[in-house]
Amino acid sequence: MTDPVFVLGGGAWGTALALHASRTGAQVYLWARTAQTLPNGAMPRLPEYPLPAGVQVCATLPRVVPACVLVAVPTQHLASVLPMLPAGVPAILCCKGIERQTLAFPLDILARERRDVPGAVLCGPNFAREIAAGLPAAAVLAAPDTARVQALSHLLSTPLFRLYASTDCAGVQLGAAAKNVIAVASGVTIGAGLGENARAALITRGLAEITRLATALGGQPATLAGLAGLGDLLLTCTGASSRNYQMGLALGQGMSTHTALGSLPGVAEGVTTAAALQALARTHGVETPITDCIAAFMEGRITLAQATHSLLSRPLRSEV
Ligand SMILES: NC(=O)C1=CN([C@@H]2O[C@H](COP(=O)(O)OP(=O)(O)OC[C@H]3O[C@@H](n4cnc5c(N)ncnc54)[C@H](OP(=O)(O)O)[C@@H]3O)[C@@H](O)[C@H]2O)C=CC1
Ligand SMILES: O=C(CO)COP(=O)(O)O
Repeated sequence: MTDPVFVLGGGAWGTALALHASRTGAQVYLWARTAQTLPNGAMPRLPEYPLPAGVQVCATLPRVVPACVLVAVPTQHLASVLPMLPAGVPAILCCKGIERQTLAFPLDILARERRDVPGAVLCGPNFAREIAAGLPAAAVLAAPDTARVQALSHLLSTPLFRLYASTDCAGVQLGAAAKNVIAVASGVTIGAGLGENARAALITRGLAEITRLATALGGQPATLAGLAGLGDLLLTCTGASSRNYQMGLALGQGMSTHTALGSLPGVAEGVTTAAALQALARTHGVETPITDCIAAFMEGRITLAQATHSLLSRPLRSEV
């Protein structure tokens, strides 16, 4: 890529995406609110990956027009960085969550704050450390406009990071947000010693729950069987380095939500997304028993035994 790329957010994902973008040949400007690197030239959240010369960390973005801007801050803070986006330049939103106060998904937040910026979202099974290391991976790039999403996927794909195009923004964003909630539940299951069978059942019924809600929001079921749905759900529910899974593991072992949050190495979007997802499901009249249980459990409204009983004592019915 000949034009530069901006990345907003100096956390694990912003750092990994900056390293990835530099592999396309682009000069990358990585904006972080505390634009400091460690003595070896690495970012604090991924200290084992020193940044190459093609990635410049900055507190203020340079006055150049980039090919695109990758935005990788937690969803609850997305709106606060959007004023920095250059008008007319595509912004690829890389966060996975729902704004708590408004129940808005990332593309809705962008449309609300910056009508002059075309948007896309990047979601899929992608642990930051593996992308930073240049290990093979795939993801989905979604935007309402086919030409835009195809152009961006060609711009940002490399031989090791393959981007599939999609126009199902509702399905992709819902899958990406909801898998974090199910991942917390998966961690709880293992942390509490409920077993691998229980976890497999939870992942499967979690996918059914996500697909029901996504469909009600206008998403396509096939999207939820894809990288942003099943792919990311599997990774986050079983990968030990997932912050959402680790959050659940600590809760399942008896830690309080407050203490568990403080012990994490970064954001666990599932914690704020659970209540937002529940509210969204109620608005659309969709049943989300796992989300309801994990939201109530994290808020201390029910015990683990009550949550387990509530899920297992639902009326018996057909699977499909
Ligand atoms: N890590 C991963 O593997 C992946 C993460 N994601 C998603 O990317 C998003 C970001 O996650 P990740 O980078 O891992 O999170 P981290 O916890 O590693 O980092 C969050 C970053 O956001 C910054 N930040 C927090 N609040 C603000 C704010 N108000 N303004 C500007 N910057 C802010 C933090 O700055 P400071 O350091 O100064 O606190 C930090 O650099 C999440 O939605 C996550 O779900 C998606 C795919 C993979
Ligand atoms: O989204 C991710 C992997 O695709 C990262 O998961 P965690 O935020 O749970 O670490």
